[in-house]
Amino acid sequence: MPALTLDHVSKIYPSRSRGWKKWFSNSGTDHGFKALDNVSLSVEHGEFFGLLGPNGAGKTTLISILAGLVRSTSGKTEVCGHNVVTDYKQARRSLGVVPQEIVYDPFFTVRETLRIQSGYFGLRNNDDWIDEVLSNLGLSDKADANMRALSGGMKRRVLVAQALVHRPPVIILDEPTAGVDVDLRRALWEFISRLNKAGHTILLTTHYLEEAEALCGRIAMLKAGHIVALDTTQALLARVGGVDLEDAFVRIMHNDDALEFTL
Ligand SMILES: Nc1ncnc2c1ncn2[C@@H]1O[C@H](COP(=O)(O)OP(=O)(O)OP(=O)(O)O)[C@@H](O)[C@H]1O
Repeated sequence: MPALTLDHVSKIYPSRSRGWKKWFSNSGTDHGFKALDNVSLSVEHGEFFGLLGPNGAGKTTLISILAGLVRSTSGKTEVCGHNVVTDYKQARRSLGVVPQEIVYDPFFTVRETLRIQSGYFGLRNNDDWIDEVLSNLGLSDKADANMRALSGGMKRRVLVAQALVHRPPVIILDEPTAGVDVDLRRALWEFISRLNKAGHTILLTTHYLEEAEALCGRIAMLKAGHIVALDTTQALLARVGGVDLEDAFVRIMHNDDALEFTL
């Protein structure tokens, strides 16, 4: 049973005032905006998997469906064999999500934030693990600092810690290094790589393609809600003559037919 499964998943957001890319039927009826179109994908346990695509491609939508925050319009989604709709609790338990946006409660300290997060999963007295996570993320000396007193990069580290408090087998990181300095970026990747080596499945979205090239064993590229490439990083690189992933990405996104990026 794969760690993550999407089986013919589509998502149509109800349209508001958006003037473009609305989905109209033959009768001209406005059916909303199709953010994901018939996406099928599975990620095996222990993989370090990259989900790439330009702004608006549907990456966050896909992650939100996996996390149970957005419901797909059609198709089936599972986390470690648990259906994200019918078996939501187990699916959610199997997943740690590091969101793109920094959201936090300014009234709590770092440790309190992590204890509260543990409580959502029914966990108590897990301070040993919290200390280990804090130490690995270079946050030990900030454990009793108030969240609002942290720098942006440190808040981002806390988001990572929050995703890990319940020791999920699958970790999803939605652009975790946006606006993060070089030191933290390195520390973060070292830690995430260690978690991956310890058996955690990682799904990463990033716009830093050199990061994806260095870390991900397999990559899916999304464009306007469609998967336009799905292969090992090595195979994707080989298709552009071993040049870097950025080159492969640009050529795939600009639909260079000569390269025949068939799935
Ligand atoms: N709640 C919503 N209602 C309507 N449209 C939405 C909603 N959320 C996302 N969309 C649209 O769906 C498309 C996909 O958005 P999504 O956030 O999934 O893209 P993304 O690949 O994560 O982009 P980015 O790299 O900029 O984070 C976009 O066109 C976006 O405007």
